[in-house]
Amino acid sequence: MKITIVGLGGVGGYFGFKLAKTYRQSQQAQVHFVARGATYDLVQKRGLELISEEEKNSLVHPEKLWKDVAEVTESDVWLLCTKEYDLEQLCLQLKEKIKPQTVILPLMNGADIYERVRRMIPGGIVLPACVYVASHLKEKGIVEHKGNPGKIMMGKDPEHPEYVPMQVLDLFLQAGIDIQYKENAFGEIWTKYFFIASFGLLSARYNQPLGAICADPALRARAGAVMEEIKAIALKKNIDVPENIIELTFQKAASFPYATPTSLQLDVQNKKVHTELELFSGAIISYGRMLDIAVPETTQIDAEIKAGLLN
Ligand SMILES: NC(=O)C1=CN([C@@H]2O[C@H](COP(=O)(O)OP(=O)(O)OC[C@H]3O[C@@H](n4cnc5c(N)ncnc54)[C@H](OP(=O)(O)O)[C@@H]3O)[C@@H](O)[C@H]2O)C=CC1
Ligand SMILES: CC(C)(CO)C(=O)C(=O)O
Repeated sequence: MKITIVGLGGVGGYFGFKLAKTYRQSQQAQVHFVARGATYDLVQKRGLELISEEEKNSLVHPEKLWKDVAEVTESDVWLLCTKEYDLEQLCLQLKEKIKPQTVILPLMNGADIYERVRRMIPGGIVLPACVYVASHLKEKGIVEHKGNPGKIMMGKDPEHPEYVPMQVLDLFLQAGIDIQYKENAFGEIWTKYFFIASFGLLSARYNQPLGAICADPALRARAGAVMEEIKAIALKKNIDVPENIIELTFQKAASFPYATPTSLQLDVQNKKVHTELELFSGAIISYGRMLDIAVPETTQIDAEIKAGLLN
């Protein structure tokens, strides 16, 4: 089985490292990467480095590194590990490569990544998924992971209920990756969304890690208010989330090391030209508009973050 990981950042670097290390020179799977620009040059030269308490030997040399998705000759499984603002361009390129049995597994944040991919790629099998891992680029080609082991939850493609991804599941499990399969992953995806949209926005607005948001009553109240708005949206969309989702989300945030930043916070703090605000406040505001639900707290925080980005 050929697995291709697109995006050698926090997520692609962490999970890709484990897959590449496990299946190096193996008959079972070939693990390839697509990395661009300086990341390609550095990883080609030095290898991919993962700094994590989980790995003794922190360097792996990918069996094959491609410069561009267009160059990839063949792949059975594609892991999409880019930010949302690169997804559309990636899907445009990928579309040409997808056969009916090709599997696409997006490892990204956002409540509607499955729909976004499907809008661009009608073929193949797209597995809805969400991911928990605190791993970020220390510098290009060097990924730093902290805290709990990374975890993936994936489900069936609603368009291909006959396909059960057992082979993919086994390959990940054998690589020591905590991955769970659930027929319907959308409840899990929304559960993650409650967490990352609220804590992502608050952490980006105040440049504070997860622990500080939990500990500060004012920030905690704002995070709770964003979650109430997401809850109203989820209920109207008939998404199956637990009744006490807000309480569970605060418990989840508290289970991360105090100083864990979010990926949105790091991008906003670094004044990146692009951020994933569109996935978080952007999506909540447009769901609110579509479903006639007021989302004043999210709208206000979105404006505050954007004002900060302009300064
Ligand atoms: N980091 C984390 O802890 C977590 C992140 N997430 C989510 O996972 C997703 C990925 O995040 P993260 O890994 O942090 O993002 P990063 O920004 O760290 O990495 C994304 C990488 O993708 C590369 N890339 C984008 N398009 C292409 C392309 N067409 N070909 C090759 N490489 C490409 C970028 O390259 P370049 O450097 O050139 O831009 C970058 O290196 C996001 O949706 C994020 O919200 C979810 C859970 C945890
Ligand atoms: C909070 C965290 C690290 C949890 O997985 C995350 O999802 C992100 O920063 O995007």
